[in-house]
Amino acid sequence: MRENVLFSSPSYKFTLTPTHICFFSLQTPKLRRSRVRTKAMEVGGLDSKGRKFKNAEEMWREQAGDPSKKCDWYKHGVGYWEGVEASVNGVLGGYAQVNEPDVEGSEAFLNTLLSERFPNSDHLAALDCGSGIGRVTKNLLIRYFNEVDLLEPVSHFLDAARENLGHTSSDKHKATNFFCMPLQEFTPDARRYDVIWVQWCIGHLTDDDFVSFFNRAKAGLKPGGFFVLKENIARTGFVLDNEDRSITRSDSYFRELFQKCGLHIYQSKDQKGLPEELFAVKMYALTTDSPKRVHGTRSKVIFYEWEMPKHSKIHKL
Ligand SMILES: C[S@@+](CC[C@H](N)C(=O)[O-])C[C@H]1O[C@@H](n2cnc3c(N)ncnc32)[C@H](O)[C@@H]1O
Repeated sequence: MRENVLFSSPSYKFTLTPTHICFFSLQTPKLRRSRVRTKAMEVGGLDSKGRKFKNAEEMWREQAGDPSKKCDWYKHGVGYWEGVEASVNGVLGGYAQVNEPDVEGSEAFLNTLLSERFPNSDHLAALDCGSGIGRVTKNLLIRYFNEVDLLEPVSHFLDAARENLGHTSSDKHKATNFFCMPLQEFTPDARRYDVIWVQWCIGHLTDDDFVSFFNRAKAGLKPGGFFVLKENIARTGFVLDNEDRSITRSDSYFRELFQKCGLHIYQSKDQKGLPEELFAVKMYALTTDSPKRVHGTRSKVIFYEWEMPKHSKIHKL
């Protein structure tokens, strides 16, 4: 029987047969009229073994609900990446072909933002968070920023980044600092960065650490500075990856967290051209000041109820 891919990450693919459509939309005229809003974090989620969670709170309580569980959560997250080869293929979970469309999409997004926010700046600095082997810095950031700092908890990735960037750096465009530490422990120097780039790593942070990281990092932005968050997006609720201890959040889940951080979406854009079996990917430009206008499409409030069929299959790619 033909299978529909419901979710997939570089490590997992969730497939359902056509008869097992598992989202039940509650967008009936009656509910729309009564404007019942479900908070994104109250929506149920799944893990990569097919287990259902009633809501994010239940999942977080179980995964990181006390100091020892939280310590395990982060230890397993970094431990997973310590076993991965320091290459583009490695950091992209076996999807090296994603590199090109990813960089093109990011460049188009960044170009507009820089010309709007910093039309006349002659010295720009960026921080590449969860930088891995320096793929984003090497292919994009180093061409636009005079200084780029990299932050990465896995030492063999950071060593590879140092080596990869040695060849690309010049007097005017260089990788300056290499911080070997995780985001949840990092506090940037005050007003150092024009852009803080956070790509494909924030899923490793618990909600609490997500909020406290962005709150600390805000002080690291120069006036007019902004964050770019580029991430996988779940259709609804969240998907927990039991193997690398990360979660994929929905767009509305992210929006709730941004609100908790006191951040505003200045622009957002969907990444195009990725293999269709992968999660959707979105870029958000986030500012501390309220935007005069918001670009991109507003996401709809989703009224989904989770129903996971018993016979659905989950298998590794
Ligand atoms: C999918 S890779 C992406 C790397 C890079 N951002 C890129 O796009 O090429 C995920 C990265 O997140 C890093 N990571 C894992 N846990 C982290 C944490 N707590 N804080 C910061 N980075 C983390 C991993 O070591 C790995 O380099």
